[in-house]
Amino acid sequence: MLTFFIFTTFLLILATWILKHFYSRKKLYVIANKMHGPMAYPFIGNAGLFICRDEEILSKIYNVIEKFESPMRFWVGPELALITTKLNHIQRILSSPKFYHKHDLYRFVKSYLGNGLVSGSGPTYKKHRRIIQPLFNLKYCTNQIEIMQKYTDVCMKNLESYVDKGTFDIHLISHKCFVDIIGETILGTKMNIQKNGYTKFCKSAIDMYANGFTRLTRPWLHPDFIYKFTNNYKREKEIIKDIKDFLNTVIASSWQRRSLNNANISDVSPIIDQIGEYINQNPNSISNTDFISHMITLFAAAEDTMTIITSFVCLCLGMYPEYQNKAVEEVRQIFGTTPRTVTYEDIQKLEYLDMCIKDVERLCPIAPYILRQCLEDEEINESLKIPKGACVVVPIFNIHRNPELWKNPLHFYPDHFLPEAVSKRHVYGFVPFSAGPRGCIGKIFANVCLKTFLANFLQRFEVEADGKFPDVKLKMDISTRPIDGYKIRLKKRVWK
Ligand code: HEM
Repeated sequence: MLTFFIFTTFLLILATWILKHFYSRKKLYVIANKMHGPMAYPFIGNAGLFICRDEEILSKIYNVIEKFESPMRFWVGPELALITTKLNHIQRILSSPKFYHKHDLYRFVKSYLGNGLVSGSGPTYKKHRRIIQPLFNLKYCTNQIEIMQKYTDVCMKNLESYVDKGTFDIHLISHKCFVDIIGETILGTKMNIQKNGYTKFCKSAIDMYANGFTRLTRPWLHPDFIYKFTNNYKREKEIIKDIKDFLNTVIASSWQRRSLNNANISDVSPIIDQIGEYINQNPNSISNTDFISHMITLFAAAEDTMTIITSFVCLCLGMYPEYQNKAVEEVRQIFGTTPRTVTYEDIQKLEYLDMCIKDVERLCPIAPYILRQCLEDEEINESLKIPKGACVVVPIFNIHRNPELWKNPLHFYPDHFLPEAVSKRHVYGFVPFSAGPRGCIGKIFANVCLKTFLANFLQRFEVEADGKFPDVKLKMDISTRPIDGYKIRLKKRVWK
């Protein structure tokens, strides 16, 4: 009798909990039911789509979004994701402070990047963004050209050994160059990776992406009580330790440098010194833990993105010699035929190269899908009502391939960025740096650095690559990458 009573009570409590749970989510179900989307199964929703190899995830997501009318819904287990490719929706979402909260899935990178700007949210994030964003101003970025040129020179020397030596992956060489540049300009440290090879810190910073992404894409690794027994967790602990050890040393050197310099820090000093000095003058503004998180975030956000885009530009110029010739002609007009260092005046004149970089940023957006958490009900318009608790997906990858916006959507085609084409296009049709209050803070820095590297590259080398862009198979981890690397061949540039 007692057993029956306990059992019935248990069932009643369970039923009440389930009913309450569903009732509190009623709005989600009502809205989702009115939207287009693939058939959802009990418990898993549409998560079955992700049962595939990691390399296939990007194309699966792209295809499912192309298949349904926008805005559409997608269930990942109990999580509702609303996806829209409509540019007026994208503009409202990206520019609204209501959508500045990163989705809970970012917690898997948060374990490495802490409250850094990429993974942080909430009032502390807002306060820190207001401090850090202005540091990456035009004056600071242009003042770093000398350092960028110094490490680019080393890289160009290294690349000379690949001339007429057949196919190689340029990412392996360019990555070290960007690590050196970011090491000195942001971390205030001469890492000299190009000369001495990767350090433990660099290897861990590289592994951080793969390890974080592995957990993100394997739902059974999400619960902490399972994850803690895996090798991924063990590696995560090692990575975090290596990063912290190195950054603590680097922060200590920054303190020392500033005390020796009598805090003679200016707005062109390494970012670490500028933030350190800010903390010195405003105690309690940024904790030491958050300082470390900001430094690893800036390092990781800068070196990986710039290496990927540069390597893709080299690959595309190799695949499309007609556009390489145009870019080279511009370089010849600005620099002449004897290689020389780059200045900010040169960078401003490199208009065609700018179009080439932009079309690569279109084809290979670093963040193919951006996820935001909606913290309160929001009506974008009649066709898109976003309930509190839903996840909003901005599908940059699909927008950047929409044939209504792009004449040659699947090919590298720099003319997409001719002024008359740009003036006819919706501004939110091209958002490689995202936009609004959570947009990239390193846009100017990236632009200056990429052009410095590529202008040097084109002054010295002719690049070749097989195939055309639709042949490049792309995958997504934390960023967008080619499955088979960036395979190119180099010849010495001979000016006619
Ligand atoms: C071509 C190079 C780059 C591209 C395409 C790029 C792209 C992006 C994108 C799409 C986001 C938004 C990510 C999201 O909302 O999930 C972002 C955020 C960010 N980027 Fe970049 N980025 C580049 C270079 C850089 C550089 C050089 C730095 C640092 C110097 C940097 C620092 C950041 C930071 C700190 C954020 C987080 C901003 C926030 O949420 O407040 N990025 N970037």
